[in-house]
Amino acid sequence: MTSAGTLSSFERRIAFALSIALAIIGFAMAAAAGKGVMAVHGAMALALGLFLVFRTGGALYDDAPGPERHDRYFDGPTRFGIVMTLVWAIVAMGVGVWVSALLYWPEGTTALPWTSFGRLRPVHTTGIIFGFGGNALIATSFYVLQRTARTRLADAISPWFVLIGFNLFCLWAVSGYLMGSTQSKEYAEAEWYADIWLVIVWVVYFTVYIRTLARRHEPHIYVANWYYMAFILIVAMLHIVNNLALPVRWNTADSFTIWAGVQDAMIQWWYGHNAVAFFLTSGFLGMLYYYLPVRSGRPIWSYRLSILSFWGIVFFYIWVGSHHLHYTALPYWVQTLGMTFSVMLLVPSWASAGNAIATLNGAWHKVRDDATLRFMFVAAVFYGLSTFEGSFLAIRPVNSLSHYTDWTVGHVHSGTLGWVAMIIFGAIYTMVPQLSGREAMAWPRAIEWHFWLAVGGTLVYVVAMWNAGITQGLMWRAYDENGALSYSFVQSVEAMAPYYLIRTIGGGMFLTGAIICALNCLATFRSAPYMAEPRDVPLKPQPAE
Ligand code: HEM
Ligand code: HEM
Ligand SMILES: [Cu+2]
Repeated sequence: MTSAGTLSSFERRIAFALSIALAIIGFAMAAAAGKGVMAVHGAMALALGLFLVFRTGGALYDDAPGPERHDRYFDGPTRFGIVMTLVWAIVAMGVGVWVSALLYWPEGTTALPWTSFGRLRPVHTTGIIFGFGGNALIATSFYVLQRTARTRLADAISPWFVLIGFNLFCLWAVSGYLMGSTQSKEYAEAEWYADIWLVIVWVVYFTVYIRTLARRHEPHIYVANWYYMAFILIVAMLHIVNNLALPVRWNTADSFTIWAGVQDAMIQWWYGHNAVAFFLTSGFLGMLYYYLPVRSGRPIWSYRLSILSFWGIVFFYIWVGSHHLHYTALPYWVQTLGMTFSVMLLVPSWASAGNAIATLNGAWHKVRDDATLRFMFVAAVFYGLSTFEGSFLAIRPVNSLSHYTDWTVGHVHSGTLGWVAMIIFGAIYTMVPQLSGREAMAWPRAIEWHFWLAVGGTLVYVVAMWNAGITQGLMWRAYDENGALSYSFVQSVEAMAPYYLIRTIGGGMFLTGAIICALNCLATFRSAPYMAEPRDVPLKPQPAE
C-alpha cells in the first residue's frame, strides 16, 4: 500500500523506528501477560510490528531519493482507508446478518463459546461503527481536508500511523469480545490498554488535522472541516471520560470503571448518545457537505445555514444522553432536560437535511441518472427521517412504549443503513474513480444494482423492526379484564419470529450490495493506469448565497 517513493529518507527512518517500537510493545505485552486475552493482543501487535519492520526496513537503504511530490495530494492513506472500510463492511455486516439469523434460529448457536450471540453482537456493533464508519471517516477526512485547504497533509507518517493504529484498535476490540473479554459498556467494550492506545492514535489524528489546516492556501476554512474537527475533538473527550478505569493488574485485560451507580449510567449514555452524534453524525455531515456539492456540481444551498446548524447540533446534542435513561433512578429533571434538548435538536438536524436536499434543486436530472448522487440524496432523506424519529422516541411517554423493544433497533438502522452507510457509499463512488485516474467506476451498472439493493434492504429491515417493536410494546402493556397481563413474555418473543426472518432477508440484501461495491472498487483500482494522477474537481468554497 505505502510506496517508499512518497517518503523522504528522514520519514523512512521514523517509519522504521515506529515499526520497531510497535513490535517491542507487542512483545512486552505478550511477555508480561503470559496467557489470556492480553497475551494474544500482544502477539498481534508483535506480528503487525514485525510485518511493518520488513515493509519499512527494505526502503531504508534504497538510495533513490523519493520523488518530491509536493505538487500533489497525499492519497495513499485514503486509498488504504477505503479498502479497510470495505473489508470491515463485509465482515461486520456479515456478522450482523448472522446474529440476526441467530435471533430467528437460536439453534444455530454451537457449543463453542465464541459463536454465542452475546460475543458476536458487539463484534457487529464495534466492527460496523468503528471499523466501517471510522475508516470511512478518517479516509474521507484526509481527502476533504487536502482539497478544501488546497495543501498536502502536514507529514507523511502521521496519516499512516492514524489508520494503522486505529485498525489495530478495532482488531484488538473485536478479537477480545470473541475471547469473552469486555468492559460491559455499550460501544466502548474494548479493554483499558486498547482505550489508551486509541487516545494516542486520536491525538496524532487531531494534530495532523490542525497542522494541515494551518498550512492551508485557502483563507476560508470550508464548513466540512468544522464538522470533521468536531468529530475528532469531541470523540476524544467522550472516549477518555467514559473509559476512565483502573486495571485490576497491569498485565491482564480486566479493569474496573471509576464511575459507579447512576453516575456510571449517565456517563455511559452521555458517551453513547454522543457517539451517535459525533461519530455517526457530525463527521458524516462533513462528508455530506463536501461530496454532495462536488458530485452534483452545485454550491450548498445556504452556506450560512450550514454553519448555523453546525453550532446548533454541537450545542444541543451534548445534553441529550439522558433520553436513554427515561424511567430510571436518574433524577426526573435530568430526564426532562434530555427530552427537551432532543426535541430542540430536530431544528438544526432538519436544517442540515433540508439544506442538502435544497442543494439538489436544479440538479434533479442528475439525481435521476446518477446512482452515486442518489445514494447521497437518500442519505439526506434518511438523516431527516431518523432524526425526526429520534426526537419523537425521546419524548418520555413515547419512550415508555418503545424502550426495550425492536423499535429502537429499527431507529438505529434507519440512521445507520439509511444515512451513515448511504453517504459512505456515495463518497466512495465519488472518490474511487478519481483516485484511480479514471472517468468512472469500472462497472457503472453495478452501482445501480447496489443502490436498489441498499434502499430495498434498508426499507425491509426498518419496516420489519417498526412492526416488531410496536407489537412487542403493545403486547407487554395489554391487560385482560381482571387486570392481569394478557401475554406472557415468551409469547411476545415467539411473535417476533416472522419479523426476525424478514430483517435477516433485508440485511442480506444490504450485505450483497456492499459486496458488489467492494468488487467494483477492486476492479476500478486494478484497472487504474500505473501511478495514476488523481483527477480532481476543484471545489471552491461558496460564500453565503
Ligand atoms: C447488513 C446489515 C445489518 C444487519 C443485518 C444488522 C443486524 C443487526 C442485529 C441483528 C443487531 C442486534 C439487534 C438486537 O440485539 O436485537 C444489530 C444491532 C446494531 N447494529 Fe446492525 N445490522 C446491519 C448494519 C448495521 C450498520 C451499517 C450499522 C452502523 C453503521 C449498524 C449498527 C448497529 C448498532 C449500533 C446496533 C446496536 C443497536 C442497539 O443496541 O439498540 N448495523 N444489528
Ligand atoms: C435528533 C436526533 C436523534 C435523537 C433525538 C435520537 C434519539 C434516540 C432515542 C430517544 C433513542 C432510544 C433510547 C432508548 O429508548 O433506549 C435512540 C437510540 C439510538 N439511536 Fe437515536 N436519535 C437521533 C438520531 C440518531 C441517528 C442519526 C442515529 C444513527 C446514525 C442514531 C442512532 C441511535 C442508536 C445507535 C441508538 C441505540 C442506542 C442503544 O440503546 O444501544 N440516532 N435515539
Ligand atoms: Cu440518544
